[in-house]
Amino acid sequence: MTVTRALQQPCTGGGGPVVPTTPLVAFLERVQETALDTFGESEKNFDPKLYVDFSLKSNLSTTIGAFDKLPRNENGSVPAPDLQEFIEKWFGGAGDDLVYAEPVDFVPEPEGFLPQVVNPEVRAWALEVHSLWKNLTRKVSGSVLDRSDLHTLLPLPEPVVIPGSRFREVYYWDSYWVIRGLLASKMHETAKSIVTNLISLVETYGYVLNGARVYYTNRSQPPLLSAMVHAIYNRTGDIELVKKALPALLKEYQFWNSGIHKVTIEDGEANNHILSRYYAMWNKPRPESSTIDKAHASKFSSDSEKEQLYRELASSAESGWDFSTRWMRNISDFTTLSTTSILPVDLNVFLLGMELDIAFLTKVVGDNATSKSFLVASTARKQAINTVFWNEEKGQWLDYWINNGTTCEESHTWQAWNQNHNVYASNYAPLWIDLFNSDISLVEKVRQSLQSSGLVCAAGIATSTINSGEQWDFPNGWAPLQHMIVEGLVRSGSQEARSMAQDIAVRWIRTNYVAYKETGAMHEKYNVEKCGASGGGGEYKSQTGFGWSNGVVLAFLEEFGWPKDLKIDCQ
Ligand SMILES: OC[C@H]1O[C@H](O[C@H]2O[C@H](CO)[C@@H](O)[C@H](O)[C@H]2O)[C@H](O)[C@@H](O)[C@@H]1O
Repeated sequence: MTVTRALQQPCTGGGGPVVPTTPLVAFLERVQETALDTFGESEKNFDPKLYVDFSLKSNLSTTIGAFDKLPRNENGSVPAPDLQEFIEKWFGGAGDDLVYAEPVDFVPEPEGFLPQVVNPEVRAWALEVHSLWKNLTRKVSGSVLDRSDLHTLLPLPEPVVIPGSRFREVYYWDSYWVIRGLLASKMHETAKSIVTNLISLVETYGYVLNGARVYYTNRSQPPLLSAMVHAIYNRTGDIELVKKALPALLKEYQFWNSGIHKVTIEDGEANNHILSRYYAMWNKPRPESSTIDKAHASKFSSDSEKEQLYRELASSAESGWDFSTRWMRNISDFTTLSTTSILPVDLNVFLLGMELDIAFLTKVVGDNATSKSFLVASTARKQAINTVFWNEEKGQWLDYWINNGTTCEESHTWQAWNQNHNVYASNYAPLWIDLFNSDISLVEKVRQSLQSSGLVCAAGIATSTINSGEQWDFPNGWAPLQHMIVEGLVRSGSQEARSMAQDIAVRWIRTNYVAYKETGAMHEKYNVEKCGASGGGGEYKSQTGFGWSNGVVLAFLEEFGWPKDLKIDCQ
């Protein structure tokens, strides 16, 4: 057993910085609460995010004045017809301020599109998925640029690709897999415009926001901007894009490796290891889910307990895994979310990737000194990942608890049980990075561990082995998790690993295809227990569209193709 000590404060999620909200968001949260009181919540038909996505038709004080004059019932609700009329009169529809934009580089069948997909049924479907980019490409309307004070949507310079349905704005980590799909679709200009927008967010805020809304300014999401730039450069050789991106990448690197995100762990040999964690700059209900968060916090009586839960909720959203038992001290009690007390394997894998990408990209522009320093940083992080996360017995990398929840000391002694032994797809994320997947004996050990983990199911890789009812748990499978693991296995160059990767990709493509044929849509997540079934659970209805699912299907078809005689239906 290695002994390590965590040296970072604050040790719980209650403390820390807060990015102030805006009066517009605060007002729309009031409308959201009144709408819940008025319309009620039937079978998740009430979506709190709808209300914070409205735009104003008149200035804020006039709108608030009209809202305050609405007749009220004793419980604070408004007669339903009055509220409905108020909404129609005073608000622009959610999503109206992000208008359809024909992508400049879309053609119905691009030259060289998925040459290895020869089965006619699969090829026809791949072209349909490709055509979905037209439905998902948007640009910010002129009214957002002219009167940003009336909108929660943030102005962005270029067109974006949105995930779809209730997700009417660009999202950070989704964009990586959207871009991988756009590259398969030969839509290089659209891919670059997404990156340009994300760079503009770093220039304004110092980090890429969770999504391009005012209410997402208090947190980021899994950091994959450098991976996007690297992927586009590999295909296009566009050195100007690299030059434009590098200052933003260096700034973003600082964000994740300083202040509240940075944690130093000292091991038994007195070596320091620097790793990062998710830590949102927010301690109130998430505006897009305010009514839900308040209901969860109502079990606590003190403000500080509520604030701590709110920070953990927002930090879980920063992780992209909102929500999962991964972040709960007690997997049967949602209110024990403690994301800020965990060093996550995948976040540190993304940061290792960022270090390697920056080392590569700075070399491309001739900055050898910076390139060398990032290679040094990557060696240190690889060492930290091995020391803190690797579990030899399980053949997996395990998330690490930096605070056991019983004390709030400046430092504490590491115990073996501070590694989280539950099985999550993220335990295999290091495979995605060449520093790990180039070690063939390691890959074989990890491959066998994955095979017997319980995660590999009929229709893909499950998020975890725990069926909690949360969306980032069993039996849901998510496109980004399939892709990272499959691509990592492929990159290893091992024949066994490639064949396992292909088997997972085929199952995933089939489930996406069959669900598409049955429902006419691509889904945000799938139920990996049953081929053709979409996913569920969590705080909102499962969504369709869907950016990263489309991207991963196209990327898989590009890698593996689809032979003429291979059946596409569920087997
Ligand atoms: O509205 C609730 C939450 O919704 C988002 O999270 C989910 O959708 C995102 C877009 O596809 C995806 O990036 C994330 O992994 C999903 O869990 C949003 O990102 C959250 O911040 C938000 O609270």
